[in-house]
Amino acid sequence: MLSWLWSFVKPYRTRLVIAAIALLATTALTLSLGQGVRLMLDQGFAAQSLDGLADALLMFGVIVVALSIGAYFRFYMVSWLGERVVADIRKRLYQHLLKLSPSFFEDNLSGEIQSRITTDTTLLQTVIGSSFSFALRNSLTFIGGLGLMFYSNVKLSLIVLLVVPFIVFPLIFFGRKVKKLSRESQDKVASVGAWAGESLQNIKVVQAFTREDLVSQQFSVAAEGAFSVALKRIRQRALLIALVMVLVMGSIAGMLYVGGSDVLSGQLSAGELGAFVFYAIMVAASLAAVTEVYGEVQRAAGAAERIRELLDTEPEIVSRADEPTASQSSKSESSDNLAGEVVFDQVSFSYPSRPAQNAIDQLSLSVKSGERIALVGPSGAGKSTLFDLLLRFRDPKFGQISIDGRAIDRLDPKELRSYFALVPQQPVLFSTSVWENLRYGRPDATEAEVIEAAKAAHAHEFIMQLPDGYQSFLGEQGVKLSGGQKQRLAIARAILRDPKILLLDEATSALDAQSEYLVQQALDELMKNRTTFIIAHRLATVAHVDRIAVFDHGKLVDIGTHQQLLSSSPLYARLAELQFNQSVPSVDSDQVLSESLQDEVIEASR
Ligand SMILES: Nc1ncnc2c1ncn2[C@@H]1O[C@H](COP(=O)(O)OP(=O)(O)OP(=O)(O)O)[C@@H](O)[C@H]1O
Repeated sequence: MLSWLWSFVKPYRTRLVIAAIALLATTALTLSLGQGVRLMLDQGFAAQSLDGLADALLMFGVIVVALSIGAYFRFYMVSWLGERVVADIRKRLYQHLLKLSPSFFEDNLSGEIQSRITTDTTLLQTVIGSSFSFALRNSLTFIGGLGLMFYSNVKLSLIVLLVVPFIVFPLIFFGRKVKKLSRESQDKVASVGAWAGESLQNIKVVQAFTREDLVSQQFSVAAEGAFSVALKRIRQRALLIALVMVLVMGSIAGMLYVGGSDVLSGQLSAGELGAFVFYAIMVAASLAAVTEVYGEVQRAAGAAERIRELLDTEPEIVSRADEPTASQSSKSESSDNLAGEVVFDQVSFSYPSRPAQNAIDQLSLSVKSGERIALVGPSGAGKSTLFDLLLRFRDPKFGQISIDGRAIDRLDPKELRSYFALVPQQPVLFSTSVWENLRYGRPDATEAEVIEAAKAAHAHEFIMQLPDGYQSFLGEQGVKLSGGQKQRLAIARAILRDPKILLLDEATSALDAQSEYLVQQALDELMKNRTTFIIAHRLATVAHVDRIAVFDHGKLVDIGTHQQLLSSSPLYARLAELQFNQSVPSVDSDQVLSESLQDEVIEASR
């Protein structure tokens, strides 16, 4: 764990050295105050000399000034290091998360991941930026103080030291327990956060189904769970602190008795005993301080473990470009030269949570450059999964997908994705202006290009009516848009990206008939000379494409033009009949609608 943390601290070695020097200097100065105490007692009080007292106090003052200068540097440097290292860890963590495949985020609640970026790193910051230096300073004081104690009086030192084993062993024992409990309590706290996040994000559904009481009760259970684990940890720590206190104070009392007797019998000067008591108090206080932060350091170790776990998660999707290839060139190609020919060769895929069921089953399909191909079929047939495979959010279990003859798993995922523009079913807008949202796919687009794209997507008009036009703020805290407006922005974003391959997932489903007609025209223009995959439930929107691929239960069951399929594909004909209400020769029109067919009608007319 320490070597892991060291890798983050290493770049700031110089500051660490300055902090260490300041730390050593302040510790030495603090301990030398003991000599001030001795001088004050022996040369001032015992010698009854005012000059002696003044000299001793002057020395005391000089030490204190030097000490405060050292403390300034120590505090500044150490806090700086804490903040700096945590900012670096946060950045590294976030960069790493961005590389992980979407399936990771399906398996892990986003609230829990967020808690690692915020809560766990904050804990680390407290430890690196204060507790660690505090513990180190106190450990040095302990060691230095102990040395000086022995130097000034061996007999009294041994009395004090008698209690040390009684402190150290419980410290180690409790420390382990505290570490385990804090990890448990942090896990609980993270899941409480995740719980709250999910319900609050979907507050409309919670309220519409009037489930507030249930959600609130479930949250209470989670919060109480976190509390009871925290309580166990606190009990352990409280016990530890009390134990140490009793032992330390007891040994000081014993030492004072023996030392006081020596002073009374003249074996020891009052100053020597004073200095010894000063060191003993320093030693005891520093030991107590170390035990107090030890628990905190253990908590941070738990946090660091959680962060490290996340950083060690390997992205599932990696480029295999460096592996030797049989026939394909893995040479990087600019997307300008890309033709956009896509071939699926015996591709099968199943989701890890359902390994037995192939979401895509032995798919072989060749899509020519510039071809428009529609993917239709009942809900759950595997259409969206196909998009995920194309964009390499997931990798096929068997078979291969290639673009212009190059297997996509041999491309850098970033390069591969740069060939595509996706218009998703649920358009996503970020908390920024319309400008930035449209430029998302092409940050260097000029103003004129953005406006042109917005016009082509029939979005310009409504954008101009927003409070601040293109400057209007969208997303979470911004202007709310209708489903159709969001969809037009998503289309404008895709137009601006100017991709080689276009993926439209129900891109016009939220538009009214008038806008759909206009946007369809814009899309027709956009689709020219681009390979386009269109997922559509409403067959009317894809009747004119080059080919329609009909999917059912992950299998490609039929392929052809609308007219061809009407006569050759029973499934397509059935869907068409339901939607266009036209009589289809190959289907028995008296056929009673089965229950599953009724489901399809509902899905198909979504
Ligand atoms: N993340 C996932 N984990 C497990 N199974 C999944 C996951 N996503 C989809 N599936 C399953 O894979 C199958 C194909 O789903 P997919 O979303 O590709 O269908 P679709 O044809 O796009 O459906 P729709 O038209 O309703 O969007 C379905 O049986 C679905 O339940």
